Amino acid sequence: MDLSIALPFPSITTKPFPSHLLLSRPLFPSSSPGRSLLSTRNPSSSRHNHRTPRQRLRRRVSAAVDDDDGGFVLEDVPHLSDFLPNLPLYPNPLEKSQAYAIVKYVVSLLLLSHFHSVVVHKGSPRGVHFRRAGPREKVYFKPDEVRACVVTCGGLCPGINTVIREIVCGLNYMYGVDDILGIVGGYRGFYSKNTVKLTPKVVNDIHKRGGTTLLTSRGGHDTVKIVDSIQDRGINQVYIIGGDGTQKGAALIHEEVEKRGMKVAVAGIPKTIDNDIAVIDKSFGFDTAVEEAQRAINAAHVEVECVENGVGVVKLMGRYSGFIAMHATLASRDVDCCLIPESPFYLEGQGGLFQFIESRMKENGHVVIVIAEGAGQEFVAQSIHDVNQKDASGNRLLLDVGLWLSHKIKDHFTQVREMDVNMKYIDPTYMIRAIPSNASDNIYCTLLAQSAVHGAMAGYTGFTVGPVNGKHAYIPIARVTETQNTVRLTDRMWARLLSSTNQPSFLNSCDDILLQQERVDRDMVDMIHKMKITST
Ligand SMILES: Nc1ncnc2c1ncn2[C@@H]1O[C@H](COP(=O)(O)OP(=O)(O)OP(=O)(O)O)[C@@H](O)[C@H]1O
Ligand SMILES: O=P(O)(O)OC[C@H]1O[C@](O)(CO)[C@@H](O)[C@@H]1O
Ligand SMILES: [Mg+2]
Repeated sequence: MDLSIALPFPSITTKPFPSHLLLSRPLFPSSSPGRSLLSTRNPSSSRHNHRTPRQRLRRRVSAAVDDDDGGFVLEDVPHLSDFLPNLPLYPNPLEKSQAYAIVKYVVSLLLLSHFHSVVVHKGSPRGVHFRRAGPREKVYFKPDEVRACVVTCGGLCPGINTVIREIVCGLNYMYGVDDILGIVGGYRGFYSKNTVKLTPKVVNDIHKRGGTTLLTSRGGHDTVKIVDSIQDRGINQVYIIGGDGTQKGAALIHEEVEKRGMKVAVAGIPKTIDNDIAVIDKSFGFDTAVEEAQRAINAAHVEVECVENGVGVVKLMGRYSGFIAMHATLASRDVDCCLIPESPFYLEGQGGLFQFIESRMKENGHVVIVIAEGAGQEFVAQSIHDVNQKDASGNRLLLDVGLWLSHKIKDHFTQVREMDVNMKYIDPTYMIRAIPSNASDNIYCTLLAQSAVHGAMAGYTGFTVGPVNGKHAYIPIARVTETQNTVRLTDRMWARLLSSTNQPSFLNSCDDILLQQERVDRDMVDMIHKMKITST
């Protein structure tokens, strides 16, 4: 196994990290469950050359820490022992597991994971790290005292059932836990519905189905009622699968649990089809959705290439971010133009979409446009005098930009250009998220679920899990909810897309691009601020 992620550090310069987000906790506090493990190592040992590769790697981490830990910042997740001192510790049942015998050092070694946009200069402040996810040497729960629950909230996403399955199987097979409850219908299910019992047998086949067997909902987060329910039912591990809104709710549950001094570990598993969750490399189900989107794009392409002046419009999900549209476009090669919320476009005049469509039709006889549902919302709102409606969670309800665009294109070419166009509008939005996850997402979901289980058993709480620069880590919830990822117009991926489709960028200069990027960042901050106020 490659343990070299902590060293050597890439010398990239970035802005200093906002101080309110830096953890006050030293890298390895004496109460930290990882400290004893690290401090037992002796980096000055002269037997270094006789060490096994595994020992050498352990030493490198140790040396880096002992050397000068002043520059490292561990952005740590809360632990039950932070507010409940003197909790008993138990040996990890995995120590006796044949499966884990060979990877025993993972159980004991605490590793660090880079946070990708934070500086790590060799010899200067060494940046922010998260705790590496995985099993720990000691656990804070005896298997027979665990009563766990799983809840799923927000929109659907391929792979939710796999995460549920692997939490249940992980708890049962790895830790011997057999008291696991399913909360039905999202957060409100805590206080308005009966629970269901989850066993490996009950969840055995669910990963083959789309959706969530536990059902989901938006709105209805009432922290006090939820924690009352957790307390009344004697639940001591809560696994919460959901997007940014759900994770904010999970943070509130953790705070309330801590306020009441309850021994309850709260673990978040980030989910969103839009791939807009901050910090983590990618969200589960995204690859599956992009793959499914190919079918819709392909259908549009087949339709329009078989007729004269064919125009295909495919609307894909992406409320505030165009990741699905961008990746589906890059993968397909049949798309002439991709429109996303982050990059404004205009229809008429020089450099506008109509002009581009006309030139492509002349060149190829047909055009395929992919549009993310959040793009061009301002145009649609103007045309139908929209009143800015919201869903139960406070998210803005989107207008059908695909339909609007299809009408606009058809009207322009028939009425203004006196050309007949053959319009094919395909709206596969829900189809790309209501399917089971593909093989790689299934594996990814398993890793997330198992990381969450290891973390909760080890007493971590108020955390979310996910890969950061390829390594799975425990991340403080606030870190993933403080912002959302959007496609960066200044990054290479968008440049790759523009050069692959050869579409107009609709932004005329570098200054315009930079200004637009600033606008997107500002809008995101505003939106997140508003969501804090409007949600229940
Ligand atoms: N700021 C918040 N504080 C507490 N709970 C919240 C907050 N925002 C949303 N929630 C709750 O989290 C749940 C899911 O939220 P939401 O509908 O926004 O979906 P999401 O988790 O963001 O997923 P998706 O990616 O599908 O939008 C809802 O029950 C909602 O009440
Ligand atoms: O119609 P629903 O279920 O509320 O969800 C729609 C929204 O959920 C998402 O899939 C995820 O946030 C968005 O892309 C989409 O706008
Ligand atoms: Mg959301």
